[in-house]
Amino acid sequence: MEAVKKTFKMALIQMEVQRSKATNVLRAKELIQQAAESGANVVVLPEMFICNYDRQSFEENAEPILNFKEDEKATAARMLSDAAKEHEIYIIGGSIPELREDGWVYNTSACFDKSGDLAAKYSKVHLFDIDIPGRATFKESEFLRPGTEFTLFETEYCKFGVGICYDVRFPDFSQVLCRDFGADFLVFPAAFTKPTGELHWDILRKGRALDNQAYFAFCSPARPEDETRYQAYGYSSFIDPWGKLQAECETAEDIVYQDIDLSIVDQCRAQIPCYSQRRADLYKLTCLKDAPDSSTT
Ligand SMILES: NC(=O)CCC(=O)C(=O)O
Repeated sequence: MEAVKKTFKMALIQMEVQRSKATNVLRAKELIQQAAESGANVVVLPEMFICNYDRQSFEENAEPILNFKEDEKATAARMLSDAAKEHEIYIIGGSIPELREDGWVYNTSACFDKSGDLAAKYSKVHLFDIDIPGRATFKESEFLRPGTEFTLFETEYCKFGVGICYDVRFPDFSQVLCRDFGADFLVFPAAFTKPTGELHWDILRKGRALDNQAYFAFCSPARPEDETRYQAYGYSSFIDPWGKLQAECETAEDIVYQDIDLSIVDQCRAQIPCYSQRRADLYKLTCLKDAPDSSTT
């Protein structure tokens, strides 16, 4: 699909995620409606917005995505599809634990077009395996399988390159999305931990925008006041192609809106022409995959 409209309104829903999937699906539906009624054309949800951020919750709440219309477990995907169709908006559905036929759970973002069709699906390729003793220890690879594909979500406004949370720490991944596959907007549903968010959230969001001269958005869950619950960092935000913070939430549940003007991407790339000044005779980034075709497999 060719990008024809260069301006649109986007909303990042920084939702407070509860333990119950049914409660979260209902709340997401209400917040999507609120964003659509406020004029958003593209709405984004946070990483793993349907359940608590832990192994047991992922396994108990996982649902299939590809056959969401038929499978009764697919309540989150069906809600996203119905909401996109009802409000005639694009939805980048944060992520949900996706149960695939191989029996494994993937951390997957399902993206729906204005007709409610599943237009793109991305599974997190870099799983969050870190160990900062006493502060943040995770080993997602013990219970999730990584994706193996790049994903573009093409709309009439722009080409969104989709990543999830920890993927942001791998600059080559974002560069491939932008430079090889033509993304002009990087969208990352994310649920950073509080300690690592304090260290790196601001640097990473500005870094990825700046090194690709592209728009960048992080969409986080809210941080619950109950400290026994997963303490997501918050601060869902938009960064423009110059690396400038345009708008952000704080830590509570909220929706942040931004009018996006895609001509700023062209302007920025023309005025500081890093794209054409690369020394391809000296170095290059090698991508081992074909361009994504927006297929959902
Ligand atoms: N859900 C995640 O991938 C968390 C990533 C994170 O907190 C980080 O510091 O990176």
